[in-house]
Amino acid sequence: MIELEKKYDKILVLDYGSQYNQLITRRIREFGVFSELKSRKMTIDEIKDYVPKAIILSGGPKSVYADDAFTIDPEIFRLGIPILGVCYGMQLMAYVLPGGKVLPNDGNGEFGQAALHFDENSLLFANTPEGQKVLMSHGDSVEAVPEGFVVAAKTDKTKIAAIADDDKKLYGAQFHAETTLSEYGNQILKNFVFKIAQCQANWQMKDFINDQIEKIRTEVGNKKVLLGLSGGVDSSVVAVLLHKAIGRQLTCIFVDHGLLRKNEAKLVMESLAGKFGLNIIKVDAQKRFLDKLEGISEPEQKRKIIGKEFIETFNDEAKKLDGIDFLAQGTLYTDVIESGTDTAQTIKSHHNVGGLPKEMHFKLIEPLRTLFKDEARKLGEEMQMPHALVWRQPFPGPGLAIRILGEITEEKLAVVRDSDAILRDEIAKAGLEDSVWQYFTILTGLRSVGVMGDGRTYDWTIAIRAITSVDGMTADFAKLPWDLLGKISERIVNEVGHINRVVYDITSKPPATIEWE
Ligand SMILES: Nc1ncnc2c1ncn2[C@@H]1O[C@H](COP(=O)(O)OP(=O)(O)OP(=O)(O)O)[C@@H](O)[C@H]1O
Ligand SMILES: O=c1[nH]c(=O)c2[nH+]cn([C@@H]3O[C@H](COP(=O)(O)O)[C@@H](O)[C@H]3O)c2[nH]1
Ligand SMILES: NC(=O)CC[C@H](N)C(=O)O
Ligand SMILES: [Mg+2]
Repeated sequence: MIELEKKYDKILVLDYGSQYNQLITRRIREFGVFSELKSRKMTIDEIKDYVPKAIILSGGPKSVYADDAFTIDPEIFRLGIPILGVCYGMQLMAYVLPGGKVLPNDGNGEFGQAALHFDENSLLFANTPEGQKVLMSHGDSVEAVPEGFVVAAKTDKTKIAAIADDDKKLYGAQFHAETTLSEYGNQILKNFVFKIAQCQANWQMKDFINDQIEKIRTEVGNKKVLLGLSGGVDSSVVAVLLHKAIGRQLTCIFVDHGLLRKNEAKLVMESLAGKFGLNIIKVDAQKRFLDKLEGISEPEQKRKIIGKEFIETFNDEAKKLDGIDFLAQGTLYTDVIESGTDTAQTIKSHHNVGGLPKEMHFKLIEPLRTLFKDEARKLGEEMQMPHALVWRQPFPGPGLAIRILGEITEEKLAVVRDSDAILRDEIAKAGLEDSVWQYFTILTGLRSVGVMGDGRTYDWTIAIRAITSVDGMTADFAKLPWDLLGKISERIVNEVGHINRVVYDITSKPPATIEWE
């Protein structure tokens, strides 16, 4: 086991609640060094057992001197392991080490990009230019460095923007190097990882696969696993991974909840049944989902009902199969963070995380839970899955239910389904399937006046949403050609009943989200 633990270098990121903390781990994984986010509650012994080559303390919303602040055992700074504190992490270092001091900025915070002036001998800033822009987002500042530290950088507003103790390899940065708004953030992280912590780039996605396989085998033993398989990227990747790990102990369940796109059920079964050695059961659950959703219009309530119904459906299937202890899902980090954590706010309850009922008979297996969408795709490619499956546009578990604003009816479902099919057809004909990340139509619930065949209409409005993104965390609206939008609008109004107006959604995420509910 020890051998396994040590076979590649690992950077441990301790979670103090920043929105960006998982971005730190993925940047480092991109350098070819393994990195994971773990609870700030890890004990010193647990940290030692983990054998990290370096530790990063993340940012966070609290103030280190507040009564409810998240603390740290100062022993961590005596382990001889290189440590980088980011924002809250740096403040924590200054707060608990002798001589350091942290104070509020007295209403004069520093939020946004700032020019950084650094000490040219500092290893942290090697190969980066003087005056580079970094992302600042803090209402507190370090006012005195702890004993043994020097000030390594400043901005016009912040006299202590980075601290360093080269002998002990302890560093702090007030700015967020992990975001793209810090121009040379990647280089600064690389300096810490390679120059300071002396890591080797000896980790690859295939190590992730092998480790997950081993982890799954140990956890599952000779028990059986049910996987919720949607035909989407994430659950398909998990299916192949699980099949490699436990073979015939895996059964996949594909639920047709009546909220799928046109022909989707048929296409999913054709593309996956019997492929990759998978055993797939299709469950027709249209009635139970639609009955439960009847009369419900509040988005979070819809999501919770769908999450619960999924689990009930899995439960019923498990009973028939006998001896199923585990439920696997293709949950990604985006689903987790948007559903809310003990530090992050709930944006929307993804059916597979925040929508899960409190009581469940299953133990969950979610191997992609720490990854972003583009990383799940890399995994799929690494396992030689077909290009079209790996690069398929995402389709949310609650399906068309969150694309009909308000109450769901069979008639409205037919409208979104038909308009979505037209949009997909036209995007495919224009050869844009690979360049637009996700695209769909929404039945807005708005009615407006039109004139068709010289007669007055008072009918519904369809919105088109098409976005570009990398990981679904942020997105921009796709700049689709006007001609194409015109063609789609014309076809929707002509071919779909009760639509007399089509609009294009031109908001990015943030401030909007990708789906409308
Ligand atoms: N129709 C379905 N039947 C069974 N399980 C489902 C279904 N829809 C979603 N799930 C489960 O919920 C998880 C989350 O759904 P999500 O849409 O985020 O992922 P996906 O469908 O696997 O991939 P993609 O994001 O490409 O659509 C899935 O990975 C799968 O485990
Ligand atoms: O399986 C899912 N269950 C859900 O409940 C859910 N809600 C949103 N999505 C998908 O997640 C990505 C980000 O969407 P939002 O910007 O709308 O939050 C987009 O790709 C959305 O389609 C979901 N997927
Ligand atoms: N982004 C952060 O980590 C902020 C730390 C602390 N809450 C501050 O405002 O200074
Ligand atoms: Mg999906």
